[in-house]
Amino acid sequence: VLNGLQLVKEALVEHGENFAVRPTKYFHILFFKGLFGSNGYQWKQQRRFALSTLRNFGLGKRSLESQIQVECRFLNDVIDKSQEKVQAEIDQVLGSSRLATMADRANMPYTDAVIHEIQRMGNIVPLNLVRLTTKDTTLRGYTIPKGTMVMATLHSVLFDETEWETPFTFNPGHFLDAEGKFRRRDAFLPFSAGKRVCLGEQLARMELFLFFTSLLQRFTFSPPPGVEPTLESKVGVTHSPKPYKLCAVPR
Ligand code: HEM
Repeated sequence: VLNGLQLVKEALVEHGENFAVRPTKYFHILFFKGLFGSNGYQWKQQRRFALSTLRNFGLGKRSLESQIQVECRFLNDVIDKSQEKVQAEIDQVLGSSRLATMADRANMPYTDAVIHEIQRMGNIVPLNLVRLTTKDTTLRGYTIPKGTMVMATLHSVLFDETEWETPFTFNPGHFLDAEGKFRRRDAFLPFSAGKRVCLGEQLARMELFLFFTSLLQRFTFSPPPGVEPTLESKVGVTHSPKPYKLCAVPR
């Protein structure tokens, strides 16, 4: 098990080639076949195919952005149509009706910071997906033999006490500089790193920004009266919230 930003980066990025395969048996038991669980030629072909398919659907182009905007509009219609600060920024940059585009993100540093902090604390894939060493590898003086299962845990990076000012407290300031401009953080690795980094990262980031802004543009969210919100969660391969009730009040 590898913990902390420095070690995780050293393994997955600097020695990327040596940690680039999955333990297929383990993955197939978990029903992760296909791209997630394959290696070598088959993985390369599938990854290339998946990427070109995503591009054909418009990834990296405006067309996908507008499809997601349509989804946002539907979602808002279905529901019938640190929040206040995000809404103030939304009102200032977008007004009450224009849907966000990815170009707006640069002018919405606070909103961007909140989304990043939600992802950091959300910690959706805490243990990362398992890798297998492709050859004998030396890491910090320890020899890791070829064929060893390696877990480069993302939980340890997203809550690394040497990287984050308040690792266990929700703090959008982690992603803002003294002037309130957005700042990137090396330890923001919810999508992992290296050769097998999440293939859907770009798509997921686009969806998070467009859905989040469009929802807060139209609604104010709060727990039902008398209910204390909880951060209780279920941990499996992914880390997800337990079912909860939320009121979406049109603005
Ligand atoms: C917030 C949303 C998401 C998070 C946090 C996330 C996170 C991750 C993580 C941690 C991995 C393991 C990478 C590694 O082994 O180092 C992964 C792999 C992967 N993800 Fe995602 N993911 C997200 C959304 C998506 C979406 C939307 C797609 C599809 C469009 C996707 C497709 C994949 C695929 C295909 C892999 C396997 C890549 C490979 O083995 O080469 N993910 N993801």
